[in-house]
Amino acid sequence: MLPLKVRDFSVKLQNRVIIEHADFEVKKGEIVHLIGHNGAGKSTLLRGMIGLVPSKGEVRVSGENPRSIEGRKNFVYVPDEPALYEDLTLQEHVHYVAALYEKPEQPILDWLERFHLTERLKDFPSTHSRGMRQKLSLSLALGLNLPLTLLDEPYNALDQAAQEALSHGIRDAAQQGTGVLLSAHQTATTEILQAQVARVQDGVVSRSL
Ligand SMILES: Nc1ncnc2c1ncn2[C@@H]1O[C@H](COP(=O)(O)OP(=O)(O)OP(=O)(O)O)[C@@H](O)[C@H]1O
Repeated sequence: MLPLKVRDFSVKLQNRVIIEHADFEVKKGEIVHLIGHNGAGKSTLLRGMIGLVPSKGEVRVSGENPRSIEGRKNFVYVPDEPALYEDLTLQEHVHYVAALYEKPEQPILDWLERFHLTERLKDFPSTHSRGMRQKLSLSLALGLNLPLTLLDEPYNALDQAAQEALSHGIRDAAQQGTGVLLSAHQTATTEILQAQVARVQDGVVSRSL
């Protein structure tokens, strides 16, 4: 079953076509790098696919509609601005997210270890820097090892060491079978991740084979 299948998918915002008739896939264990200039529609494509903005067409995540209860269990989406629970500590985030997806906590804790956040588990995220919040947000998502991981500009706000840790971790996650679709402006990302490319331009999504 494909982690992601998109067919004849379009998004219009305020009467303007942002994505038109997109057809593409992400296979098991594949990393796909979404590229395109500012305003090309990368975030809108990701948001539309999971129902955060209205769209037309077919999206299947491991064969399920991502908006259905079953479908929601198959993917995780990390927005470009971390969305965290300000009244939960880091440890409580780990408990909550693992319980919600019925997954073990240890892989999430392993990600926090990669990012050197293990000694800050009792902190509330509001006391953390932008980069630290990004690291928590990414750990909670990538530690779930779901069939599909969607990452919108995951490298933003990360220092060099954290960017390298993230790249290694994404490659490990893909080797274990997760399909990853991520947007990033750095062209080096494609090579570092040994990723396929999907370009968003003038509403068209074109994927390398
Ligand atoms: N809520 C909205 N209402 C109307 N238009 C929107 C909305 N959100 C985004 N857009 C428009 O959709 C287009 C695509 O924006 P989007 O944020 O998807 O681009 P992007 O490729 O992710 O850009 P960036 O690289 O700057 O993050 C832009 O022209 C933007 O103005």
